Amino acid sequence: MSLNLTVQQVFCWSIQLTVQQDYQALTYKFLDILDEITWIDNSAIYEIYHHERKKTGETKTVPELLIKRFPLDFTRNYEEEDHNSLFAELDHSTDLHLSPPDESGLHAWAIFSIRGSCGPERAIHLEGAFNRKMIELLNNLREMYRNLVILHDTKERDVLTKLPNRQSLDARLLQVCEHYSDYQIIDKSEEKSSWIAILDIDHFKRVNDDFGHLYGDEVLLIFSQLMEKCFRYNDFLFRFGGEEFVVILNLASQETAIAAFNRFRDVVANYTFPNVGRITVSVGLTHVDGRSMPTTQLDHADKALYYAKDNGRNRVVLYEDISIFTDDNDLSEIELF
Ligand SMILES: Nc1nc2c(ncn2[C@@H]2O[C@H](COP(=O)(O)OP(=O)(O)OP(=O)(O)O)[C@@H](O)[C@H]2O)c(=O)[nH]1
Repeated sequence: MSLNLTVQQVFCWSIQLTVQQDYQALTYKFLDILDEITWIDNSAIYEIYHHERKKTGETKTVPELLIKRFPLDFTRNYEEEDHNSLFAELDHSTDLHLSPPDESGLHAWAIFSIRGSCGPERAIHLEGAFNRKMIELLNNLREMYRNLVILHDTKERDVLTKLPNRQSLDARLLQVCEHYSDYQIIDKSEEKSSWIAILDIDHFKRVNDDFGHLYGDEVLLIFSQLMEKCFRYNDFLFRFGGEEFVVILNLASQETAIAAFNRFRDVVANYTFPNVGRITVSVGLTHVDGRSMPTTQLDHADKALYYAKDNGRNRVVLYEDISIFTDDNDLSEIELF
């Protein structure tokens, strides 16, 4: 099979990739381009997270791979999906893996790694029948995509924690709200839906004042790692700014959502941070729906957070609970001290 590509086509792809506004759009476009190439039968892109996790009944933490296929569909339950078999045996010191060649020298699959950005490692998995020239071309395409991923990660992720930043939250929340504008939740306490929460470390100023900014930064970094361990595969985590983080929790009833945030609150309260010792976190959350603006929902989560701060901190408050008893205007007047 010939490559069958013109210089003009390759230029056209390069332009299509460079005009994309964010990582999501870039990756959708890259998959479209791979789809256009007739000698590729299947293509998929994965994000690979290297975790240290303590398994039930074990005392030591073990390295674990968490693999998410792009695009992450938050309305599906991925717990049973297992991509580990594809990646577990790979040698992580090289960026190109090929299946053994058949008798005519063709490879049935190739995996190209994307490393070096402040985000997670990515992998492009392709199936077809690839000769040496095709692999060379795909490698060049990978390089082009990789450089753009690095640029987008720098713009869309927080430098310290590597979590998606405020800008990424706005785009993601809009996407989740749009989903619920087509799919109305009738009973939010029973049905599985999405919840948005703002998590704010209590008295964080004291950490900086007593131990210095470097230890303050370390607390923020460990806090973000605890979030990654505690929340599920299809939840979205962000650093909102300063000592504030946001979680969009998906596929959860009201009771499950509150329990999940209380579990995280407990994990934080029981963790001994190096030098600093114990800290606590307050959480304000609200239901995500398709009828109000994303900014209104963030505002509701913020009001619930203020309520938590005003009522002793180290607690989880649901906006819908307090708005029943309190006039919205009163909530905007809650003082932090
Ligand atoms: N080390 C560090 N500190 C930060 C960062 N961003 C914000 N801060 C600090 O976070 C602190 C936030 O303090 P406040 O907003 O007064 O809140 P707080 O002390 O956490 O009190 P409550 O939220 O009311 O419990 C300030 O001292 C900021 O300087 C950061 O990236 N690194």
